[in-house]
Amino acid sequence: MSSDHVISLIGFPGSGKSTVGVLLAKRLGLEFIDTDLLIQTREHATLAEIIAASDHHNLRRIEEQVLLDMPIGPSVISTGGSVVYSPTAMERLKKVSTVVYLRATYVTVEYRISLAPDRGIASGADETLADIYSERIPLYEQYADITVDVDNTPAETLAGQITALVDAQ
Ligand SMILES: Nc1ncnc2c1ncn2[C@@H]1O[C@H](COP(=O)(O)OP(=O)(O)OP(=O)(O)O)[C@@H](O)[C@H]1O
Ligand SMILES: O=C(O)C1=C[C@@H](O)[C@@H](O)[C@H](O)C1
Ligand SMILES: [Mg+2]
Repeated sequence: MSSDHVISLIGFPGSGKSTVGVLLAKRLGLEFIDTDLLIQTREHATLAEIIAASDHHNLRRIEEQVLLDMPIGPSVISTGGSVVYSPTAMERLKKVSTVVYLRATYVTVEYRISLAPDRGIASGADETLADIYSERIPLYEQYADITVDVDNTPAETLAGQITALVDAQ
């Protein structure tokens, strides 16, 4: 049976927002939205191309605009890892959705990102992955309504855990 939930997934790149999001949407009979794909469609370019052609600040601006402009109905929304840099985008998500933080250890995201190093992270070239991780963790924590630990748990199991936690709210 479909539900009328609105669930936003936030977390570090590689935490599984897109992978878990689509399974969660399927399980709950909800629309699935990946804001990274909305950005790419709107800009007619991949995220990596957008960063290469301008800079990460521009990608963050585009991401914010997409988050503010998109219609939001019952759905699972997988965000980009950098969405937490926009207080206005996060304010909107907090207002209309349950924000679920997929919490991954540094070791997990470092490994998963190494499998697809060209996916594009919206941060300065002089920042290490460890710097970016330390900078962002407090932001994900700040905005989370629900936190789920994702290390060593299959995506399908996580979708089940999130369903139970959202239903219990
Ligand atoms: N629970 C999981 N267990 C094992 N591997 C996973 C799990 N969730 C995701 N992955 C794998 O980790 C990688 C990153 O997943 P995914 O693209 O969903 O992350 P993301 O949070 O959407 O990242 P981004 O912010 O870059 O869009 C993929 O290779 C995916 O198959
Ligand atoms: O966390 C990040 O900085 C990003 C993650 C990706 O999902 C994309 O949103 C983009 O490449 C930036
Ligand atoms: Mg994703």
